[in-house]
Amino acid sequence: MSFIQSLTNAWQRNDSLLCIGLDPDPARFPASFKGNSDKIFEFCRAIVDASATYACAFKPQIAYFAAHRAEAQLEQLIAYIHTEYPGLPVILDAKRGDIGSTAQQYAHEAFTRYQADAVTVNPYMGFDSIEPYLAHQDKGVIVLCRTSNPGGSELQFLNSNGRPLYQIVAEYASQKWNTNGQIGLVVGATFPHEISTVRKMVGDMPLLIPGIGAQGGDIAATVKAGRTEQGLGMLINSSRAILYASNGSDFAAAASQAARETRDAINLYRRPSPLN
Ligand SMILES: O=c1ccn([C@@H]2O[C@H](COP(=O)(O)O)[C@@H](O)[C@H]2O)c(=O)[nH]1
Repeated sequence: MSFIQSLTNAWQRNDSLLCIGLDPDPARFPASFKGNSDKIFEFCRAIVDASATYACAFKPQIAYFAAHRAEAQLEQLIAYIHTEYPGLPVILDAKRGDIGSTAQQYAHEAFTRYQADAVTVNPYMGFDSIEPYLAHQDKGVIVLCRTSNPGGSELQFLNSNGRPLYQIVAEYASQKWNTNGQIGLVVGATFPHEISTVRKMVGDMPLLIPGIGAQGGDIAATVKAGRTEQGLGMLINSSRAILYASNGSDFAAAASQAARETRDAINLYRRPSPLN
């Protein structure tokens, strides 16, 4: 099944647009695991088991594994999610971008080694740097467009033929690059106006939206700006606010509660109503 199909099923099955980010930082683990990078899999497994029912996807960020030489634990984690929660997509957040021959290796790493269902990529080097990912036709390729960090504006808002650069990325990614309908875009929750602009440009294309929770993005503004007519179309990511909802022995229960509350807060605004 393709990434887009699995995602559509997960949106409906779990009644959720919440993507849970897996950014394990041993320094923030609860006391029994604290500082121990050998416990990354165990920590993430507890979070996954506690929150999967409230999620439409999981998004491990590769840096949090690679920094601790924990790539084997990342492989184990993705395999675990696929076995225990079949059909729940896993997006490898790697933000790759390089010449075609190297991109082929990165695509192999994401989709064959890690068995991710989708990967994030940087469009800065153009179409030939993205094409090798698209060759994996059942996989998702999620292109950085208007990122959630303040510094993203330095380049993404640069005027290019009368339009900010992020809009050119949205246009290329949704039209000439999207030959097989497998592309999505990253647009930060910290920029709801830009989410709305991108949504109008790209139809129902999935938007990966980080920036709620620890980065302070507004859930109501995000959902209203990004929802499709069907009340779908978004993977709204929260990582730290869920992973570290408690640093005590109740960390998994606290993550479960934070995930449920975030899923429900998002759902309040999925469909237009007289109140929203
Ligand atoms: O524009 C972007 C693109 C990616 N990210 C990633 O999302 C999570 C956000 O984590 P929080 O703890 O919910 O802030 C993290 O993995 C980033 O690398 C992003 O924040 N913004």
